[in-house]
Amino acid sequence: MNKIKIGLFGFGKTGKLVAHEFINNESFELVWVAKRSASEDFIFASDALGLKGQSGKIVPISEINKEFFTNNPVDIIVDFSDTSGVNYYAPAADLGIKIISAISQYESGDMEYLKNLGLKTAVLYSPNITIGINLILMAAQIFQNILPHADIEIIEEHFRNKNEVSGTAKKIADTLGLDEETQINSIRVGGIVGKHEVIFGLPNQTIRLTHESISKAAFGQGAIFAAKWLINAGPGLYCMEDVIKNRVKEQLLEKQMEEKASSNYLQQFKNKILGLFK
Ligand SMILES: NC(=O)c1ccc[n+]([C@@H]2O[C@H](COP(=O)([O-])OP(=O)(O)OC[C@H]3O[C@@H](n4cnc5c(N)ncnc54)[C@H](O)[C@@H]3O)[C@@H](O)[C@H]2O)c1
Ligand SMILES: O=C(O)C1=N[C@H](C(=O)O)CCC1
Repeated sequence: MNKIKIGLFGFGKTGKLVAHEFINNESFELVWVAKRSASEDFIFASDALGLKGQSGKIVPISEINKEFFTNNPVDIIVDFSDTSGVNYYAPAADLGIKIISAISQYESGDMEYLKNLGLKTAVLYSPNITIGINLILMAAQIFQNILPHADIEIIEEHFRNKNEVSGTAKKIADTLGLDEETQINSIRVGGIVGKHEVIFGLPNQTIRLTHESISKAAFGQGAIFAAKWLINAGPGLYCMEDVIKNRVKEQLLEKQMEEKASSNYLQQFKNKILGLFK
């Protein structure tokens, strides 16, 4: 089966772990990694990560244009750079290259831009691409529907020098109709990768939905989960909830098919037994 070809923007704290996950996954080929500036020390990301082989040729972002994409074709671009990465999407979208943007907080207008690119190719945007946080987001919506009178607060914890409020917490607050200014509580200590808690307060009980990223590798695994779905998606702007809901539908369909097959089998078996007595 052909491997899914990946081009990665950003080789920083998270990009390095994401590259590692893609290189070690047999369904993917990491073709190139675009950095802000060329690396004096390494030709391939695999070299920089101490891995065998030659995966992820390191290129400076200054070389990224339509000609580069044509000569170095990939199926999907995965962006863990920063908000400037979006400036390089259009020539890729024109060529039908799909895009996964994991930039946690965009400037105003960038989301509309991604939506427009979705007219040409499949674009998935996720401010927190772990599978777990998106399951929390879906569960929180269900809890809020069942418990409309609950008090809700969000606690987000990250590493000390993360300056901005978590984009993930803002997405959760926006989804639940909370006030970002007063209902998100931020904690900055040590090297916490990322922890989010949604607290539902009721008179006689408290419900807590908690997700903790233990390693930035979780973001690579989320990107892989998303890429395996996006490769077959048509043009449009998608989020991780779309991927998870689709996976749930597939599993329900598989179970229905199994149950149907087993009930057919049981019916055939019963007919055979009854046939013995005729
Ligand atoms: N969606 C998620 O699940 C998730 C998880 C972690 C981090 N992030 C986001 O990923 C981004 C990177 O996070 P980080 O912790 O690795 O930061 P970082 O600063 O360690 O790494 C970013 C790297 O990208 C490089 N860069 C900047 N602009 C670039 C461009 N146009 N092309 C290529 N490289 C470029 C920088 O030089 C830097 O090396 C941030 O936006 C962060 O919010 C998202
Ligand atoms: O490392 C970061 O920075 C992260 N930022 C995201 C956010 O702001 O929500 C979450 C994942 C880690």
